Amino acid sequence: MAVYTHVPAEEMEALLARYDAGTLVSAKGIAEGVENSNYLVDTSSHRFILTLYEKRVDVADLPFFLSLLDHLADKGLPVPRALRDRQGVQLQTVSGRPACLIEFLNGVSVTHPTPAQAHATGVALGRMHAALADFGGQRANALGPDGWVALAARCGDDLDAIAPSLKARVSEELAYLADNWPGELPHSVVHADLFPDNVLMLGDEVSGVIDFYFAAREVRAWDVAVTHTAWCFENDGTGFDHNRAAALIAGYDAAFGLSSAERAAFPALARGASLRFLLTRAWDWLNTPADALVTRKDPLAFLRRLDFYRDAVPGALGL
Ligand SMILES: Nc1ncnc2c1ncn2[C@@H]1O[C@H](COP(=O)(O)OP(=O)(O)OP(=O)(O)O)[C@@H](O)[C@H]1O
Ligand SMILES: N[C@@H](CCO)C(=O)O
Repeated sequence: MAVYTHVPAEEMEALLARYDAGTLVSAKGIAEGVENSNYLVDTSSHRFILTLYEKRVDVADLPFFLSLLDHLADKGLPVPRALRDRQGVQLQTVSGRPACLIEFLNGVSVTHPTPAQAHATGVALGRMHAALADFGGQRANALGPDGWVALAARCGDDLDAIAPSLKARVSEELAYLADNWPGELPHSVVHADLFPDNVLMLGDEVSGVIDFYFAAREVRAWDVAVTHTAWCFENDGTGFDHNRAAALIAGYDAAFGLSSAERAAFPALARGASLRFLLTRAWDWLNTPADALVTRKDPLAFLRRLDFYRDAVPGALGL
Protein backbone atom coordinates (compact mmCIF):
# COMPACT_ATOMS: atom_id res chain seq x y z
CA MET A 1 0.00 0.00 0.00
CA ALA A 2 1.41 3.35 -0.84
CA VAL A 3 -0.64 6.29 0.27
CA TYR A 4 1.41 7.94 2.98
CA THR A 5 -0.26 11.35 2.70
CA HIS A 6 -4.02 11.81 2.58
CA VAL A 7 -5.16 14.50 0.14
CA PRO A 8 -8.59 15.96 0.96
CA ALA A 9 -10.98 16.36 -2.02
CA GLU A 10 -10.97 20.16 -1.60
CA GLU A 11 -7.21 20.25 -2.03
CA MET A 12 -7.40 17.98 -5.08
CA GLU A 13 -10.00 20.34 -6.61
CA ALA A 14 -7.83 23.37 -5.89
CA LEU A 15 -4.91 21.67 -7.61
CA LEU A 16 -6.96 20.76 -10.70
CA ALA A 17 -8.24 24.35 -10.93
CA ARG A 18 -4.69 25.42 -11.85
CA TYR A 19 -4.79 23.25 -14.99
CA ASP A 20 -7.10 23.04 -18.01
CA ALA A 21 -7.94 19.55 -16.86
CA GLY A 22 -11.66 19.39 -16.13
CA THR A 23 -13.27 19.04 -12.72
CA LEU A 24 -12.74 16.29 -10.16
CA VAL A 25 -14.88 13.17 -10.60
CA SER A 26 -12.97 10.69 -8.42
CA ALA A 27 -9.60 10.14 -6.75
CA LYS A 28 -8.46 6.76 -5.50
CA GLY A 29 -5.27 5.85 -3.65
CA ILE A 30 -3.14 3.33 -5.56
CA ALA A 31 -2.00 0.35 -3.52
CA GLU A 32 1.08 -0.56 -5.61
CA GLY A 33 4.48 1.00 -5.04
CA VAL A 34 6.40 1.66 -1.86
CA GLU A 35 8.22 4.94 -2.37
CA ASN A 36 5.64 7.66 -3.04
CA SER A 37 1.93 8.34 -2.54
CA ASN A 38 0.01 7.85 -5.79
CA TYR A 39 -3.62 8.63 -6.62
CA LEU A 40 -5.59 7.75 -9.73
CA VAL A 41 -7.48 10.96 -10.49
CA ASP A 42 -10.42 11.11 -12.90
CA THR A 43 -11.79 14.45 -14.03
CA SER A 44 -14.64 15.38 -16.34
CA SER A 45 -12.15 15.26 -19.24
CA HIS A 46 -8.96 13.36 -18.29
CA ARG A 47 -7.37 10.65 -16.18
CA PHE A 48 -4.16 11.46 -14.29
CA ILE A 49 -1.76 10.08 -11.72
CA LEU A 50 -1.12 12.43 -8.80
CA THR A 51 2.22 11.62 -7.19
CA LEU A 52 3.27 13.07 -3.84
CA TYR A 53 7.00 12.59 -3.29
CA GLU A 54 7.88 10.94 0.01
CA LYS A 55 10.76 9.17 1.69
CA ARG A 56 13.70 8.56 -0.64
CA VAL A 57 13.03 11.21 -3.28
CA ASP A 58 15.10 14.34 -2.66
CA VAL A 59 13.24 17.48 -3.74
CA ALA A 60 16.49 18.88 -5.16
CA ASP A 61 16.52 15.98 -7.66
CA LEU A 62 12.99 16.60 -8.96
CA PRO A 63 13.98 19.05 -11.73
CA PHE A 64 16.37 16.35 -13.06
CA PHE A 65 13.63 13.69 -13.02
CA LEU A 66 11.03 15.96 -14.63
CA SER A 67 13.38 17.07 -17.42
CA LEU A 68 14.29 13.41 -18.00
CA LEU A 69 10.60 12.50 -18.47
CA ASP A 70 10.16 15.45 -20.87
CA HIS A 71 13.29 14.49 -22.84
CA LEU A 72 12.16 10.87 -23.31
CA ALA A 73 8.55 11.81 -24.13
CA ASP A 74 9.81 14.40 -26.66
CA LYS A 75 11.70 11.56 -28.38
CA GLY A 76 8.51 9.51 -28.68
CA LEU A 77 9.12 7.03 -25.87
CA PRO A 78 6.07 5.89 -23.87
CA VAL A 79 7.07 7.87 -20.80
CA PRO A 80 4.55 9.99 -18.85
CA ARG A 81 5.20 13.71 -18.57
CA ALA A 82 4.48 15.80 -15.52
CA LEU A 83 1.86 18.27 -16.74
CA ARG A 84 2.41 22.01 -16.64
CA ASP A 85 -0.28 24.21 -15.09
CA ARG A 86 -1.43 27.42 -16.81
CA GLN A 87 1.62 29.21 -15.40
CA GLY A 88 3.95 26.55 -16.81
CA VAL A 89 4.67 25.03 -13.39
CA GLN A 90 5.19 21.25 -13.10
CA LEU A 91 6.16 20.88 -9.45
CA GLN A 92 3.35 21.71 -7.00
CA THR A 93 2.84 21.45 -3.26
CA VAL A 94 -0.08 19.25 -2.19
CA SER A 95 -0.88 18.47 1.46
CA GLY A 96 2.54 19.86 2.32
CA ARG A 97 4.41 17.48 0.00
CA PRO A 98 6.08 18.18 -3.36
CA ALA A 99 3.73 16.73 -5.98
CA CYS A 100 3.11 16.40 -9.73
CA LEU A 101 0.09 15.68 -11.87
CA ILE A 102 1.31 13.05 -14.32
CA GLU A 103 -0.06 11.72 -17.60
CA PHE A 104 -1.87 8.41 -17.21
CA LEU A 105 -0.64 5.62 -19.48
CA ASN A 106 -2.66 2.49 -20.26
CA GLY A 107 -1.27 -0.97 -19.67
CA VAL A 108 -0.65 -3.50 -16.93
CA SER A 109 2.47 -4.80 -15.22
CA VAL A 110 3.10 -8.48 -15.85
CA THR A 111 4.11 -10.85 -13.07
CA HIS A 112 5.23 -13.79 -15.21
CA PRO A 113 6.75 -12.23 -18.33
CA THR A 114 6.84 -14.25 -21.52
CA PRO A 115 9.96 -14.19 -23.70
CA ALA A 116 8.06 -11.91 -26.12
CA GLN A 117 7.39 -9.43 -23.30
CA ALA A 118 11.00 -9.62 -22.14
CA HIS A 119 12.09 -8.95 -25.74
CA ALA A 120 9.81 -5.89 -25.95
CA THR A 121 11.28 -4.63 -22.66
CA GLY A 122 14.82 -5.08 -24.00
CA VAL A 123 13.84 -3.06 -27.07
CA ALA A 124 12.27 -0.34 -24.90
CA LEU A 125 15.42 -0.16 -22.75
CA GLY A 126 17.64 0.04 -25.85
CA ARG A 127 15.49 2.84 -27.33
CA MET A 128 15.66 4.65 -24.03
CA HIS A 129 19.46 4.46 -23.99
CA ALA A 130 19.58 5.71 -27.58
CA ALA A 131 17.31 8.63 -26.65
CA LEU A 132 19.50 9.47 -23.65
CA ALA A 133 22.68 9.86 -25.68
CA ASP A 134 22.11 13.63 -25.89
CA PHE A 135 20.53 14.13 -22.46
CA GLY A 136 22.70 16.50 -20.48
CA GLY A 137 21.10 16.06 -17.03
CA GLN A 138 23.43 15.14 -14.19
CA ARG A 139 22.66 13.06 -11.15
CA ALA A 140 25.21 10.88 -9.39
CA ASN A 141 24.11 7.32 -8.57
CA ALA A 142 23.74 7.21 -4.80
CA LEU A 143 23.04 3.48 -5.16
CA GLY A 144 26.17 2.70 -7.20
CA PRO A 145 29.35 0.95 -5.98
CA ASP A 146 30.25 3.59 -3.35
CA GLY A 147 26.67 3.65 -2.12
CA TRP A 148 26.68 -0.14 -1.62
CA VAL A 149 29.71 0.09 0.64
CA ALA A 150 28.04 2.85 2.69
CA LEU A 151 24.72 1.02 2.91
CA ALA A 152 26.37 -2.25 3.96
CA ALA A 153 28.20 -0.35 6.72
CA ARG A 154 24.93 1.23 7.89
CA CYS A 155 23.26 -2.21 8.06
CA GLY A 156 26.32 -3.54 9.91
CA ASP A 157 25.98 -6.61 12.12
CA ASP A 158 22.18 -6.52 11.75
CA LEU A 159 22.59 -8.20 8.35
CA ASP A 160 23.13 -11.45 10.22
CA ALA A 161 19.69 -11.08 11.79
CA ILE A 162 18.25 -11.47 8.27
CA ALA A 163 20.25 -14.60 7.44
CA PRO A 164 23.24 -16.30 9.11
CA SER A 165 26.58 -15.00 7.72
CA LEU A 166 24.90 -12.46 5.45
CA LYS A 167 27.31 -9.74 6.61
CA ALA A 168 30.33 -11.84 5.58
CA ARG A 169 28.70 -12.71 2.24
CA VAL A 170 28.06 -9.01 1.53
CA SER A 171 31.67 -8.14 2.45
CA GLU A 172 32.97 -10.84 0.14
CA GLU A 173 30.84 -9.45 -2.68
CA LEU A 174 31.94 -5.84 -2.05
CA ALA A 175 35.56 -6.99 -2.23
CA TYR A 176 34.90 -8.82 -5.51
CA LEU A 177 33.22 -5.75 -6.99
CA ALA A 178 35.98 -3.41 -5.79
CA ASP A 179 38.40 -5.50 -7.87
CA ASN A 180 36.15 -6.25 -10.84
CA TRP A 181 33.73 -3.33 -11.31
CA PRO A 182 33.98 -2.30 -14.99
CA GLY A 183 33.94 1.45 -14.36
CA GLU A 184 35.70 2.09 -17.69
CA LEU A 185 32.63 1.06 -19.73
CA PRO A 186 30.47 3.80 -21.36
CA HIS A 187 28.27 5.77 -18.97
CA SER A 188 24.84 7.29 -19.51
CA VAL A 189 21.84 8.38 -17.53
CA VAL A 190 20.09 5.08 -16.79
CA HIS A 191 16.66 4.12 -15.39
CA ALA A 192 18.25 1.88 -12.72
CA ASP A 193 15.00 0.21 -11.54
CA LEU A 194 13.36 -1.33 -14.62
CA PHE A 195 11.42 -4.05 -12.79
CA PRO A 196 8.26 -5.55 -14.32
CA ASP A 197 6.15 -3.29 -12.05
CA ASN A 198 7.71 -0.26 -13.75
CA VAL A 199 6.83 -1.40 -17.28
CA LEU A 200 3.22 -1.15 -18.48
CA MET A 201 2.28 -3.63 -21.22
CA LEU A 202 -0.61 -4.16 -23.60
CA GLY A 203 -0.23 -7.73 -24.80
CA ASP A 204 3.38 -8.03 -25.97
CA GLU A 205 3.84 -4.26 -26.45
CA VAL A 206 5.39 -1.86 -23.96
CA SER A 207 2.82 0.92 -23.46
CA GLY A 208 4.60 2.72 -20.63
CA VAL A 209 7.84 3.01 -18.70
CA ILE A 210 7.39 4.63 -15.30
CA ASP A 211 9.10 5.34 -11.99
CA PHE A 212 12.33 7.08 -12.97
CA TYR A 213 13.11 8.15 -9.41
CA PHE A 214 16.35 6.17 -9.18
CA ALA A 215 17.61 7.38 -12.57
CA ALA A 216 21.22 8.56 -12.46
CA ARG A 217 24.45 8.58 -14.43
CA GLU A 218 26.07 5.14 -14.24
CA VAL A 219 27.76 2.45 -16.33
CA ARG A 220 25.13 2.11 -19.05
CA ALA A 221 25.18 -1.70 -19.27
CA TRP A 222 24.45 -1.87 -15.53
CA ASP A 223 20.90 -0.87 -16.49
CA VAL A 224 20.70 -3.99 -18.69
CA ALA A 225 21.99 -6.05 -15.77
CA VAL A 226 19.40 -4.54 -13.39
CA THR A 227 16.69 -5.43 -15.89
CA HIS A 228 18.11 -8.94 -16.27
CA THR A 229 18.00 -9.53 -12.49
CA ALA A 230 14.46 -8.17 -12.33
CA TRP A 231 12.91 -9.97 -15.34
CA CYS A 232 14.56 -13.38 -15.60
CA PHE A 233 13.79 -15.09 -12.26
CA GLU A 234 10.78 -15.98 -10.18
CA ASN A 235 10.11 -13.27 -7.59
CA ASP A 236 11.88 -15.26 -4.88
CA GLY A 237 15.10 -15.40 -6.91
CA THR A 238 14.81 -19.04 -7.95
CA GLY A 239 14.00 -20.40 -11.41
CA PHE A 240 16.27 -18.43 -13.75
CA ASP A 241 14.54 -18.44 -17.16
CA HIS A 242 17.12 -18.64 -19.93
CA ASN A 243 14.61 -18.04 -22.72
CA ARG A 244 13.40 -14.83 -21.13
CA ALA A 245 16.99 -13.68 -20.58
CA ALA A 246 18.01 -14.44 -24.17
CA ALA A 247 14.92 -12.56 -25.45
CA LEU A 248 15.63 -9.54 -23.24
CA ILE A 249 19.25 -9.32 -24.38
CA ALA A 250 18.32 -9.87 -28.05
CA GLY A 251 15.76 -7.04 -27.84
CA TYR A 252 18.29 -4.67 -26.27
CA ASP A 253 20.97 -5.67 -28.75
CA ALA A 254 18.65 -5.07 -31.72
CA ALA A 255 17.55 -1.64 -30.46
CA PHE A 256 20.86 -0.32 -29.13
CA GLY A 257 23.64 -2.90 -28.98
CA LEU A 258 25.67 -4.59 -26.28
CA SER A 259 29.42 -4.50 -26.99
CA SER A 260 31.79 -7.42 -26.43
CA ALA A 261 33.34 -5.53 -23.48
CA GLU A 262 29.88 -5.07 -21.94
CA ARG A 263 29.09 -8.76 -22.45
CA ALA A 264 32.38 -9.78 -20.87
CA ALA A 265 31.63 -7.59 -17.84
CA PHE A 266 28.01 -8.73 -17.55
CA PRO A 267 28.49 -11.20 -14.65
CA ALA A 268 30.12 -8.47 -12.53
CA LEU A 269 27.42 -5.95 -13.52
CA ALA A 270 24.69 -8.45 -12.58
CA ARG A 271 26.38 -9.14 -9.24
CA GLY A 272 26.43 -5.39 -8.61
CA ALA A 273 22.75 -5.15 -9.57
CA SER A 274 21.82 -8.02 -7.24
CA LEU A 275 23.81 -6.50 -4.39
CA ARG A 276 22.10 -3.12 -4.86
CA PHE A 277 18.63 -4.62 -4.35
CA LEU A 278 19.79 -7.00 -1.63
CA LEU A 279 21.14 -4.03 0.34
CA THR A 280 18.23 -1.61 -0.12
CA ARG A 281 15.79 -4.40 0.77
CA ALA A 282 17.91 -5.39 3.78
CA TRP A 283 17.97 -1.78 4.99
CA ASP A 284 14.17 -1.51 4.60
CA TRP A 285 13.74 -4.92 6.24
CA LEU A 286 15.68 -3.76 9.28
CA ASN A 287 14.15 -0.29 9.45
CA THR A 288 10.48 -0.71 8.53
CA PRO A 289 8.33 -1.10 11.66
CA ALA A 290 6.43 -4.42 11.71
CA ASP A 291 3.10 -2.55 11.85
CA ALA A 292 3.86 -0.27 8.84
CA LEU A 293 1.32 -0.28 6.03
CA VAL A 294 4.03 -1.09 3.50
CA THR A 295 4.88 -4.72 2.75
CA ARG A 296 8.63 -5.25 3.07
CA LYS A 297 10.33 -6.93 0.11
CA ASP A 298 12.43 -10.01 0.76
CA PRO A 299 16.20 -9.24 0.64
CA LEU A 300 17.04 -12.94 0.28
CA ALA A 301 15.35 -13.05 -3.13
CA PHE A 302 18.38 -11.01 -4.27
CA LEU A 303 20.89 -13.08 -2.30
CA ARG A 304 19.70 -16.06 -4.40
CA ARG A 305 20.23 -14.04 -7.58
CA LEU A 306 23.66 -12.98 -6.37
CA ASP A 307 24.64 -16.61 -5.76
CA PHE A 308 23.29 -17.53 -9.19
CA TYR A 309 25.40 -14.89 -10.99
CA ARG A 310 28.50 -15.80 -8.94
CA ASP A 311 28.21 -19.46 -9.91
CA ALA A 312 26.86 -19.19 -13.48
CA VAL A 313 29.07 -19.59 -16.52
CA PRO A 314 28.63 -16.44 -18.71
CA GLY A 315 27.13 -18.53 -21.53
CA ALA A 316 24.23 -19.43 -19.27
CA LEU A 317 23.06 -15.83 -18.93
CA GLY A 318 21.40 -15.53 -22.34
CA LEU A 319 24.08 -13.19 -23.72
N1 LIG B 1 1.88 7.39 -15.47
C1 LIG B 1 1.23 6.32 -15.03
N2 LIG B 1 0.23 5.79 -15.77
C2 LIG B 1 -0.47 4.73 -15.31
N3 LIG B 1 -0.28 4.14 -14.11
C3 LIG B 1 0.71 4.63 -13.34
C4 LIG B 1 1.51 5.74 -13.75
N4 LIG B 1 2.39 6.01 -12.77
C5 LIG B 1 2.16 5.12 -11.78
N5 LIG B 1 1.15 4.29 -12.12
C6 LIG B 1 0.57 3.21 -11.29
O1 LIG B 1 0.87 3.48 -9.94
C7 LIG B 1 1.61 2.40 -9.36
C8 LIG B 1 2.67 2.94 -8.42
O2 LIG B 1 3.55 3.80 -9.13
P1 LIG B 1 5.12 3.76 -8.91
O3 LIG B 1 5.66 2.40 -9.26
O4 LIG B 1 5.71 4.94 -9.61
O5 LIG B 1 5.15 3.96 -7.34
P2 LIG B 1 6.34 4.16 -6.36
O6 LIG B 1 5.81 4.13 -4.98
O7 LIG B 1 7.09 5.40 -6.77
O8 LIG B 1 7.16 2.91 -6.72
P3 LIG B 1 8.15 1.75 -6.44
O9 LIG B 1 7.75 1.11 -5.18
O10 LIG B 1 7.94 0.82 -7.63
O11 LIG B 1 9.51 2.35 -6.45
C9 LIG B 1 2.19 1.63 -10.54
O12 LIG B 1 2.35 0.27 -10.27
C10 LIG B 1 1.12 1.86 -11.61
O13 LIG B 1 0.08 0.91 -11.42
N1 LIG C 1 12.51 -2.34 -7.41
C1 LIG C 1 13.02 -2.30 -6.07
C2 LIG C 1 12.31 -1.26 -5.24
C3 LIG C 1 12.82 0.10 -5.56
O1 LIG C 1 14.20 0.22 -5.22
C4 LIG C 1 12.92 -3.68 -5.40
O2 LIG C 1 12.15 -4.52 -5.90
O3 LIG C 1 13.57 -3.89 -4.40
